[in-house]
Amino acid sequence: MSLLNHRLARPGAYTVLLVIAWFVPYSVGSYEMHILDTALVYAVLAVGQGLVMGIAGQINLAQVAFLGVGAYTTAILTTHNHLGFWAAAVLAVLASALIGLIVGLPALRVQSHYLGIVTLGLSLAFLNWVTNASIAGSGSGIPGIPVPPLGSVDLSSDYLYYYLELVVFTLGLAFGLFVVRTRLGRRLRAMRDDSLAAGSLGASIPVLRMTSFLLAGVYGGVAGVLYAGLIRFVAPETFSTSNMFLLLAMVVIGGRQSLWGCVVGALVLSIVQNELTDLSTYSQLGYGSVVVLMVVFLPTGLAGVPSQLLRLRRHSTGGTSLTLGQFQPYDAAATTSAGEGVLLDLDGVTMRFKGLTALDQVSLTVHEGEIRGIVGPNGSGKTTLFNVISGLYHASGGTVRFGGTRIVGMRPNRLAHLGMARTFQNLRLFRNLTVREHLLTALDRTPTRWAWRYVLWPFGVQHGEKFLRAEAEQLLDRFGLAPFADAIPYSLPYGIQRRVELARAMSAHPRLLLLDEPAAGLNGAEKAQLAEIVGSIRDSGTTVVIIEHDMSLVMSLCGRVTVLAAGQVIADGLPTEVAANPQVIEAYLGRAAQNTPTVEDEPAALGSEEHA
Ligand SMILES: Nc1ncnc2c1ncn2[C@@H]1O[C@H](COP(=O)(O)OP(=O)(O)OP(=O)(O)O)[C@@H](O)[C@H]1O
Repeated sequence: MSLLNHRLARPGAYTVLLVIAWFVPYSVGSYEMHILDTALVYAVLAVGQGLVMGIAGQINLAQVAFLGVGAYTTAILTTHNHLGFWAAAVLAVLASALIGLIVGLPALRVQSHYLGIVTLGLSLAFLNWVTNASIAGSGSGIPGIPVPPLGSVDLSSDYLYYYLELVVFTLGLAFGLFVVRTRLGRRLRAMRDDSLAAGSLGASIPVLRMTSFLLAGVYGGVAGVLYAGLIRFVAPETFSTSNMFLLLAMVVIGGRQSLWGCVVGALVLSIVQNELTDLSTYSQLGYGSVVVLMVVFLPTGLAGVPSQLLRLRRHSTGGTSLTLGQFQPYDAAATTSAGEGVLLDLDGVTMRFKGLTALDQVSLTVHEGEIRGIVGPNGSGKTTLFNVISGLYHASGGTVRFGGTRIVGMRPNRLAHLGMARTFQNLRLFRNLTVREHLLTALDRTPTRWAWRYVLWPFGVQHGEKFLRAEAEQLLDRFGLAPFADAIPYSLPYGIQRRVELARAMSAHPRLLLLDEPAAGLNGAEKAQLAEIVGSIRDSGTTVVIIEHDMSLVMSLCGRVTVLAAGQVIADGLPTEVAANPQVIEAYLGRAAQNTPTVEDEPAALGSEEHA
């Protein structure tokens, strides 16, 4: 299919779906219509749950409570305060958004099942309140919610109400898909897959977590308003934990990482639920079993079936045999000579982990345009040093300056914005992002709080997306990754994964690049390519600090080498000087090394020892 056809296929499919949805009321009876109306409420709710749980990876068991906040606020404001329906609706959505933020606060401290327990607790607190508070009807609920007024359209008709819901649902889904497919969604997905790596690329994790709960609150509030306008009566049972688990079942069965999956799950299960009302005891058991089976055998839900089938087909036809392209060297920067100015300065840095001193008074100066090697035996503190520099660890003592700014205590995302990038010893790629999406995520340099632009200026977001995509294509070409642009990196050979991580780190044109054992797991040819790439990166004006066990690579690439042993700097100088240093030889080889005869032999000797 041509590119043009691809571009047209999606809007075409959406239009067909919309036309079908538009004509549904013409072919169903009033009972079915009411069920469909309820299903659409759940579909809106499920999009919110998909965003917070599937896209952002935050376990949220309070989504049905957000629905309740929206519905109860509408009910209270219209019946007690006699506010107009739409004014009450706006306040209801705001109230639900606020509750979303409050429920999201624990996500700043806890994650995974702990977060699930906390959000469930908050949801139960809401249920308890509506069951007991007199303003909420003290358990018997609030009847008499007025019919939403809409000119001459009579929204007491389930048929006409359906069209109101369809419009709201379509806008809600379109906005959700827009979020998922642009910079905010990529950051949320990157956070879900690896929050530490996402933070190192400049994303503010706390802001992202709160944004995801805010979105969940807004969708919950909108669904609540629709529910109040449809049923015109609210009671606690609708917002019970069993309904929360029904919503979870919808999202898991449909496919939580796909908003379309969440919608399909919500529509199908709402309809099935109504068919099984006489068997409610068994239906709960049925949903539970299906959810368990899905989690075990099809974790991506129904939405993941097409890609699973595609993968199986590729597998059966022998897969693709694409090869990594040639790296296209950077243009040399005007000023790249080492020693022009200090870029990174560590003074007496100490890092203690309870009883263990991993870094002991480490002082180190890296100049602009340098390639500095950091070597040392296993456990000597090299990665800890990188973690301190890049803000993952807060040093117990000493000072780190980057470009003259004191950076101790700064978060990784702030350091990324200052021009620092890194790779990780054990690759930290995003499990569900394509190679292109990795680069797009890293290319995004906007502060995370700019997410408000999605509401106030979505066209600006869309416009910026074009530039990001053009830059990503250039990077894919430069690093020879274009043939794998749409692949998930973990499905690719290790050497390509390493290249993806390097390209991701270079996406932001950093001033300082920290490479943690970039040659680990590479074959000889790949190591030679790596040396060429790192050399070109330095020539482009980026300063490089590289931790490496392959001494021949260190000797050929680095202008200076710093040697760590037991957390202390034991040598610092030209590669040949360091290799001849008796303390270094002792640290690497122990007593046996004392017999090492000549300086010329050292690099090879050190290298071969490390590879053993
Ligand atoms: N988060 C942590 N908590 C406790 N101890 C840690 C932590 N991180 C590192 N250490 C300890 O600090 C010491 C230095 O570890 P580090 O990973 O920095 O060494 P390394 O030189 O990078 O080793 P390798 O070459 O094997 O990667 C080790 O004893 C390690 O167990």
